[in-house]
Amino acid sequence: MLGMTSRPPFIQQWQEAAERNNSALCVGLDPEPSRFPAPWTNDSLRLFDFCAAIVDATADLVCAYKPQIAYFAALGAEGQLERLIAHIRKAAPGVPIILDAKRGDIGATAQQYAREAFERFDADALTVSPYMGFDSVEPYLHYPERGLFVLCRTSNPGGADLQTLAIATASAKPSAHLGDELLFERVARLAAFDWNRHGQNGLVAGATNPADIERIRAVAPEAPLLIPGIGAQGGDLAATVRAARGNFLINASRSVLYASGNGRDFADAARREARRLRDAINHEAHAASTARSKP
Ligand SMILES: O=C(O)c1cc(=O)[nH]c(=O)n1[C@@H]1O[C@H](COP(=O)(O)O)[C@@H](O)[C@H]1O
Repeated sequence: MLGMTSRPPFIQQWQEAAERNNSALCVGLDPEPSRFPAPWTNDSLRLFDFCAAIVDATADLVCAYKPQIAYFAALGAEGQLERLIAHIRKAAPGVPIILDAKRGDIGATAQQYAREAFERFDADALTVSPYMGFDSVEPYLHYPERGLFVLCRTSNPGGADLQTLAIATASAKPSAHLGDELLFERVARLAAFDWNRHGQNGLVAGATNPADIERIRAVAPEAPLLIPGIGAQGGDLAATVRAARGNFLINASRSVLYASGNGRDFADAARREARRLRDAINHEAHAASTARSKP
C-alpha cells in the first residue's frame, strides 16, 4: 500500500512537465494482455512489465500518464498498478499521474474513492463523474493539491444520449426557455466555477466532438481540458487543438501502446508514435495560435 507523499500540486507538476518535455501529450496506460507481444501474450502477470517499458520509452515525451484502473482491477492486479505508479515516480520524475476511474457516488462512498485514489494509489489527479451532483464531488475537494477532471462531453458515441440535451436555465426568469443551455455546458460551468473551490478542477472533453469543445471554451475559457479520443477513436487533432485554445492534455492510449501491432519492438514503436503525436500537437497548436493572432 502506498501513502500520500508531498509533491507540488497537480497543476504545477503538469505545467512543468509540459514545458520540460515540450509536450501536451498524456499517454494512457490501458494494458490488455491479449495485445501483448509474445511471450507475454495473455499473461496478466505482465501488466507491470508492459506498462513500465512504455513509460521508460516515453518519459521525456509526455506531460502526464493516465493509468485506467479497470484494466488492473478486472484482473485483480491492483498490486501491479501500485508498482507501476512507484515506477513512474522513479523513471519519469515530475510527470504527474492521472488515475482514470470516473468515480461518482454519494458523499460517504466518495470519501472512500478519494482515499483510494489519493492515499492508496497516491495519484496526482482523478477523473470523476458529475452526474450525482456537488455532494458526490465534494469529498475530492479535501485534497486541494490534487487535480480533478470532471466528465463533461465524453468521446464515446453514447455521450450524446444525455450530455447534449438542452436544459432550462437555472433561473426562474420568465424569459428562460428550453434550449438555453446544453447539459454538458452546465457541467462545465458548475465544475469550473461553482464547484471549483480550490482551483483544482478541469474537464474531460472528447476529441471526437471538437465543436462541443468550442462550446465548452465559451463557458470555461481557462479550465484545464483532458482530451481523449485521438488515435483509436478517430478524433480530429487539428480541429480539437483549434477549439481547445491551449491549457489541455491530449490523451492517447491504444494508438501508442499497440503502435507495433503486437510486435516485440512495442516500446520503440510506442516511442516513435508518442514523438510523432507530440510533435503533431505542437504543430497544430502553433498553427492555431498564428491563425488567432491574424487580424
Ligand atoms: O476519462 C477518460 O479518460 C475518458 C473519457 C472519455 O470521454 N473517453 C475516453 O476514451 N476516456 C478514456 O481515455 C482512454 C482512451 O483510449 P484510446 O481510445 O485507446 O486512446 C481510455 O482509457 C478511456 O477510458
